[in-house]
Amino acid sequence: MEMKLYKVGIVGAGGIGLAYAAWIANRGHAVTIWNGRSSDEPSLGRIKLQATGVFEGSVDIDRVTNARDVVSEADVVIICLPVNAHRYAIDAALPSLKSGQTVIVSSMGSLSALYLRERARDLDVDLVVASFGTTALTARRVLKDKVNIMVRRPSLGVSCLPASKIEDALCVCNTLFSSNFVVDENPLMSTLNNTNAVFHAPLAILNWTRIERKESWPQYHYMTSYVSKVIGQLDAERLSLASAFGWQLKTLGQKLQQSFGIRSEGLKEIAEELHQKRGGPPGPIEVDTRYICEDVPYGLEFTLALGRIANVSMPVTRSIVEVSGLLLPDGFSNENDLIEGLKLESESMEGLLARVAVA
Ligand SMILES: NC(=O)C1=CN([C@@H]2O[C@H](COP(=O)(O)OP(=O)(O)OC[C@H]3O[C@@H](n4cnc5c(N)ncnc54)[C@H](OP(=O)(O)O)[C@@H]3O)[C@@H](O)[C@H]2O)C=CC1
Ligand SMILES: CC(C)(CO)C(=O)C(=O)O
Repeated sequence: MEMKLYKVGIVGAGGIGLAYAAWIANRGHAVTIWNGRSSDEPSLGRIKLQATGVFEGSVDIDRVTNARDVVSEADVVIICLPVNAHRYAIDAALPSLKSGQTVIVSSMGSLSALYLRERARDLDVDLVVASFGTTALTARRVLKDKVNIMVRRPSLGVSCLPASKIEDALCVCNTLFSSNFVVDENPLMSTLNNTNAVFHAPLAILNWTRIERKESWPQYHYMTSYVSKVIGQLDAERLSLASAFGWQLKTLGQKLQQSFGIRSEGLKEIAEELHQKRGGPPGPIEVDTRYICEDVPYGLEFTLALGRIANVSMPVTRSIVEVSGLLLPDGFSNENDLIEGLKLESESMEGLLARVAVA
């Protein structure tokens, strides 16, 4: 049987946006990409995108400069932005989205998928919104038209809004990525399965002077024994929050083992094996790194908001949020515009579970 070919609009042109563009275009789909920041500049037209690493080759994709041009002709839209940019891009795309389109959010945090689905419903637009708690590939942008794809994850979780459309969502995801997708019950579970914040925020804070001095530091080598101890405590709070919602989720260690084929047990040992096997990726060297500007407000601050709803105390998470607040560069805040957008301040546990369980 012939594979269905889609028109795919990718929002975000960093490591993940470019990696997905290369991967998907190489499978024969037509790809248009927008970096998620609106501009009055005309479209940049067709470019050759070069990929190295897990997939080596060059593909043709179209670069556009606004939300309308990436979304309006697409069968499938994939959001590949840091979560701090999700609300802006979603609001910009909403007037151009149409019923029947599938939107994949990768990776999804702070329930941005629920925000998208609910705002679209307000406009009578019926979307299928699939959420990954992580990414199908890991990657770093080298240049605007060059990406290094580091790893293809063998397996990852996906949830769907509405839940009844999960088979359709799986069909689209398999056609684009052919990964092994495991179904998450709903996007709240996908949000809690996103472990980036519990691992990135302490790693960045506890290596902050390396970041400020722009040192070259392979991140897993600097996930030392004491840093791993803090990360483990933060992860334990994520897991107890998830269990208050009724889920026994995988630990960060289990997820790293699964994604990167690691055999060691214990976070420090896992980091050591990752460093030996991969040497990288390098830790961030910009003070506006997404390891803080994304992961603290949209990862940790969001789990504190969920902790209030579920009545779970999260002292380690709170401490890390407070220290990060002292470090955040000018122009960034640890306010999360999705907490307000989703009206979570006045939400109850039953109310939230009903919203994410919509069939
Ligand atoms: N890279 C990886 O291996 C992994 C990434 N993820 C997650 O995937 C998502 C995308 O990551 P990645 O592609 O690596 O990120 P990058 O930092 O490489 O790229 C971010 C992209 O978003 C655009 N953007 C638009 N608005 C903003 C804004 N306000 N702040 C920052 N960037 C903005 C950038 O625009 P411009 O082109 O103008 O810079 C760029 O195109 C993130 O949520 C990340 O946590 C998760 C697991 C692995
Ligand atoms: C690739 C990896 C695992 C590095 O921390 C990641 O999650 C990211 O870049 O967001």
